[in-house]
Amino acid sequence: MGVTAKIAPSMLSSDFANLASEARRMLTSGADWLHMDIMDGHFVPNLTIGSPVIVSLRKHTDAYLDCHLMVTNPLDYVETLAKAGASGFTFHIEASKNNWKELVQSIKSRGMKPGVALKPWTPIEEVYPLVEAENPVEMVLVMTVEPGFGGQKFMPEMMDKVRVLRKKYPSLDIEVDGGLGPSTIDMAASAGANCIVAGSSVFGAPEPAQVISLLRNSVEKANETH
Ligand SMILES: O=C(CO)[C@H](O)[C@H](O)COP(=O)(O)O
Ligand SMILES: [Fe+2]
Repeated sequence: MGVTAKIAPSMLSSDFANLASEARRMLTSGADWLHMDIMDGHFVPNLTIGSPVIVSLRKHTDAYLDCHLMVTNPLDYVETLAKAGASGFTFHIEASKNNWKELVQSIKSRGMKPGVALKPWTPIEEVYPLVEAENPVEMVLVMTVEPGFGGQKFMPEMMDKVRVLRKKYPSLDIEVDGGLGPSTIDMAASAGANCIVAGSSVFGAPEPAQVISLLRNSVEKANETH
């Protein structure tokens, strides 16, 4: 499998009052990306952060900011997030059924990496046209919890989606998000996920570096057999 492991602590579980130092702590613990959960209180029943926070964090780090947009109108966020310094822009298919082509074009033209996310009960077939488009998304995020909150229980039944995607697209970045940690990573890694978001399991650990390393080892070991 020609993909590399990316471990992305979800900053939703960090101390937002100390975001810069929390980001540094994750990066020195071995994180590849920082996962930023942007929620609008409408697409999901929770409200988190937006572009001003990305602007502030960008002043403190060059890290890849993996932005997960849980918003009703993702197109409205492209320009401000690009200017703010976002690296990846992952929108939900449920919020972009009629304008994903325009959205992907807009994200790419502003130098960000486009990704598409899907909620647990959205069929995987809905993202195929986006991966196979002339101007394709570069990552698929398979939600393994209902989006909106950290600290929920991993849904193993979502691994069928990951397996199908990996078989169909051997070099695609496949991200999983929700309930990932030492007790669930092997299921996700063996199904074929290579980008791993983990919030509560990393921030709640006495030694985040150990959890990040465990997550990476599981993905790398599974990669050898894919
Ligand atoms: O997108 C999300 C929630 O909608 C978060 O990224 C996710 O929940 C991470 O937190 P945890 O690892 O604690 O489940
Ligand atoms: Fe997320």
